[in-house]
Amino acid sequence: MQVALLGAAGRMGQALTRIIRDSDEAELFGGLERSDSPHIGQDMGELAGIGPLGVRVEADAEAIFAGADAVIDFSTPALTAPSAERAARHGTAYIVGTSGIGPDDIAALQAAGERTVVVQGYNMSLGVNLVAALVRQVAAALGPDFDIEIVEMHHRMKVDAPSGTAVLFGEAAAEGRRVALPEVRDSGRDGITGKRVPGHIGFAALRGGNVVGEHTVLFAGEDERIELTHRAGNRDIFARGAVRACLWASNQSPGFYTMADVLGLRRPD
Ligand SMILES: NC(=O)C1=CN([C@@H]2O[C@H](COP(=O)(O)OP(=O)(O)OC[C@H]3O[C@@H](n4cnc5c(N)ncnc54)[C@H](OP(=O)(O)O)[C@@H]3O)[C@@H](O)[C@H]2O)C=CC1
Ligand SMILES: O=C(O)C1=N[C@H](C(=O)O)C[C@H](O)C1
Repeated sequence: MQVALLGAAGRMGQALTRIIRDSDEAELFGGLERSDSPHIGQDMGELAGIGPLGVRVEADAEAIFAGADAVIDFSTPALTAPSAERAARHGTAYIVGTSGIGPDDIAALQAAGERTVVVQGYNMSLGVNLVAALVRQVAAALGPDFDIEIVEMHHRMKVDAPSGTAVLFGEAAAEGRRVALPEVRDSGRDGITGKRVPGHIGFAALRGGNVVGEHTVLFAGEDERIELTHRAGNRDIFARGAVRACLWASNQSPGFYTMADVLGLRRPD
């Protein structure tokens, strides 16, 4: 399967280049960066520190979507909607891991899912998606007497907050409680905030050093507290999950899917 990368020169682009080089089933087709990027024309293997692969970074998104079987996107929310439209037009599978996307981007992904296979995952690791299933279950079992707070820490270069994974966990907790996250979300408390609103789900984002990604969901009750934590040690866990999603996508009908579908964790309705 021919796989191309959006954000090819980034941290995830480089991790993916290494993982795809080692894959028996996926082959690197190409990589996209902005037209003014200093990486245009560079060999993707050299960029990723594994020696030349004969595949270069380019700026022609149409050529990437026309030629690849699947495109993996870890770049910027600005690319999500236009890439979804391109994927739909070319019938290319589109695997998107970018965080910080909004409701309009999700709508564009769902629309593209009518014509091609789209997989969206705020976190492509098996561990995080398992924890999300546990969060849903614990939130449903405990009820509103337990306050839910989500704390995440990432490296100093991360540009969005709270992380996509924190939002995924918030959505899982809200689903467990049968409420809509936007109605109960408390992000970034500061100043005289007043008392905690019962039933709200709080988010706190820490940034520093080279932390790959750490998330804890706390359920705080009277005299007891449950904490579910995931710590990522390396970006390879996300890259392997994204490649798994590409291979899974090649056997699916058009649709909008998440990593829970890929990993067989989809909750029965
Ligand atoms: N779902 C998951 O499992 C994971 C998701 N992520 C998410 O993936 C995204 C990328 O993370 P990371 O690799 O660390 O970030 P980086 O900043 O290292 O990489 C992003 C790359 O995308 C490039 N880019 C930005 N805009 C464009 C554009 N318009 N066209 C082409 N390329 C563009 C950037 O170039 P430039 O530097 O020139 O802007 C950069 O090379 C983030 O949203 C992050 O949260 C990260 C890890 C795991
Ligand atoms: O930006 C990152 O690095 C990460 N982003 C994703 C997120 O926002 O949840 C996934 C992972 O935590 C790393």
